[in-house]
Amino acid sequence: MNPSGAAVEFSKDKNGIDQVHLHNPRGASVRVSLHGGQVLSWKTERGEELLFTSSKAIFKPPKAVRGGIPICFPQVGTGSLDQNGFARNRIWAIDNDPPPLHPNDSNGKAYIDLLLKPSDDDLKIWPHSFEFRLRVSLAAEGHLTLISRIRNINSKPFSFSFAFHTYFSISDISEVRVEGLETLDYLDNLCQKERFTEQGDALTFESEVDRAYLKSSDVIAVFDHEKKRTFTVRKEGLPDVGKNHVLLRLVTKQT
Ligand SMILES: O=P(O)(O)OC[C@H]1O[C@H](O)[C@H](O)[C@@H](O)[C@@H]1O
Repeated sequence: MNPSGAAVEFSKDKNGIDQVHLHNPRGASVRVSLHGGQVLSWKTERGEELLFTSSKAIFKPPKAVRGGIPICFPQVGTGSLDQNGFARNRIWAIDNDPPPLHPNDSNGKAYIDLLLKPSDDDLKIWPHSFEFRLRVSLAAEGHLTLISRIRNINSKPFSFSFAFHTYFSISDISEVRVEGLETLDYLDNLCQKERFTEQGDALTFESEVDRAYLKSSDVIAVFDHEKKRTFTVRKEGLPDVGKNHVLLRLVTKQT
């Protein structure tokens, strides 16, 4: 426990995979698995779970865990690699000596730094030497922040796409409204990525939705009327937002 009362603990899941528990002084908590560097639980100080995990989730590589906050990298959606890339299927390492971040990203927070480097097999399917660093932190107020840093460790340029594919826990999809996407263009994955413009005041869900919104603002709100809960999602650094994934950096607040 550090002087602010934030604590970091380590354990193994039932398959022997390391996981990290972050606790803040008020009793909120976060659990991160080294399988995928994936946040699997985020609880309020009252013990309410804010992230969804499927009852059918498989918690063993090479399967990706369906729930929490999967990290899609180096590809989001379909492409030359398996859907949503391989980072979510790999075992990450704890990064004991990460390059420094701004003091605001550490002070008063419980946090852990993780690192993914490509294996020889990864380099065969995606021949680019990278280091992917992830900082997961839980603030005193219960906010969850994920910061990603992707470094090219040789001189050959590469491009990639990346997303936090967050599964929020909600009551019922018919009770949910999303604000902050109005008037934006989006690519509709249910229509071969055709481009459309959002017309409505706020997004509600009457049937399946699978979209990537382009050039979004940095704040989006997800209202759950039945649970009387609002998730505020903030991002910095990359332009686009998926129906439920946010790129590069995510700060989510439960109010
Ligand atoms: O089933 P997964 O590989 O975890 O993918 C989960 C989702 O990823 C992206 O959001 C795709 O646009 C969706 O079509 C897909 O359902």
